[in-house]
Amino acid sequence: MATIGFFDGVHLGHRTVIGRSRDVARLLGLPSLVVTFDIHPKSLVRENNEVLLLTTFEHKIELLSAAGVDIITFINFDPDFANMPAEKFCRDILQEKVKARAIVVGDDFRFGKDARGDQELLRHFFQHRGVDIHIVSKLRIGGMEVSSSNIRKFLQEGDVERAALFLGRLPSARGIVEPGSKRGKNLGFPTINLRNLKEQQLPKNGVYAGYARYDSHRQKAMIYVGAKPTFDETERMIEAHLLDLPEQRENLYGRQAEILFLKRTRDEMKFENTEKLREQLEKDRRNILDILREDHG
Ligand SMILES: Cc1cc2nc3c(=O)[nH]c(=O)nc-3n(C[C@H](O)[C@H](O)[C@H](O)COP(=O)(O)O)c2cc1C
Ligand SMILES: Nc1ncnc2c1ncn2[C@@H]1O[C@H](COP(=O)(O)OP(=O)(O)O)[C@@H](O)[C@H]1O
Repeated sequence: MATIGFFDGVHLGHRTVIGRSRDVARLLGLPSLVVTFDIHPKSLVRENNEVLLLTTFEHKIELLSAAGVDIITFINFDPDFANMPAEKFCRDILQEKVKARAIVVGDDFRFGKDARGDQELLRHFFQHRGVDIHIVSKLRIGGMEVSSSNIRKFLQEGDVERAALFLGRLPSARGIVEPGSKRGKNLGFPTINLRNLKEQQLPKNGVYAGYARYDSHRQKAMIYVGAKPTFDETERMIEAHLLDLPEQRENLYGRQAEILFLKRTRDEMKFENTEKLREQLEKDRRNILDILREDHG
């Protein structure tokens, strides 16, 4: 029982397809299996088209497993694979490698060289081979398609709430906590800094209410995305001040952290001096604590 796709974000549309695949798998007494790719197909097929991702590799695996997928098969999306004709994909991958007994795909699923493979081709190839093809129609919310590219667009606009609605969870970014310029502690707002986020689609620069997850903790956080224009820095990163860290001296450098975005609260600003920045951060804290008090998610 197989389903195929890149599944970036594992959003509500993906979960509809995966849910159907899991249900059919249970009925047939088979494991449910996802065939996915190590890099985004578009980043190879279209030149200079870098696709920023909604989920890291590890995060995607966690979300797929939580959605009830039993087996995940990764295909190395190299030029040879990109040039594989659709019929060969059906035969070599779906029939011989995966030994699919049934296949579930979304109604706009395309595959194979020049994206020639579609549901008709799947049906045609498998009709005399005892493999059922199930088509799931595209999920829409408020008249808009639930798609990874629409979610990326919402994040670029800073609309993390709409992104959350389509993802079925809060949008987030993951990284390792790294040292910054050591200014935060003097300001009264120490922050955990995540950098090297070049492959992830971050929300638009600005300030957000949200959470930080590390180890097994989840903490309220006031979050900044940007390059700190006040200090003429140029590297875009995420900074999060944890609002109820029990021991303020605790050091989180080197830990894996996930920053989750709940609500955008303001644009980033260039402050005249550190004192003005500190005053604004005090206001941000009050505002963000009010927002987080109302959040029961
Ligand atoms: C909630 C929040 C909002 C922030 N807003 C801005 C801002 O509007 N403009 C800016 O230049 N820096 C902003 N910062 C970044 C601070 O300048 C930065 O955290 C501080 O300089 C400490 O830097 P460090 O971690 O490198 O020591 C913000 C930080 C936080 C936590
Ligand atoms: N409430 C807090 N929120 C975020 N980090 C905190 C907090 N309290 C202590 N820290 C620690 O302080 C360090 C950040 O201090 P900061 O002066 O901002 O340095 P840096 O410039 O390296 O980010 C982090 O290692 C973090 O673990």
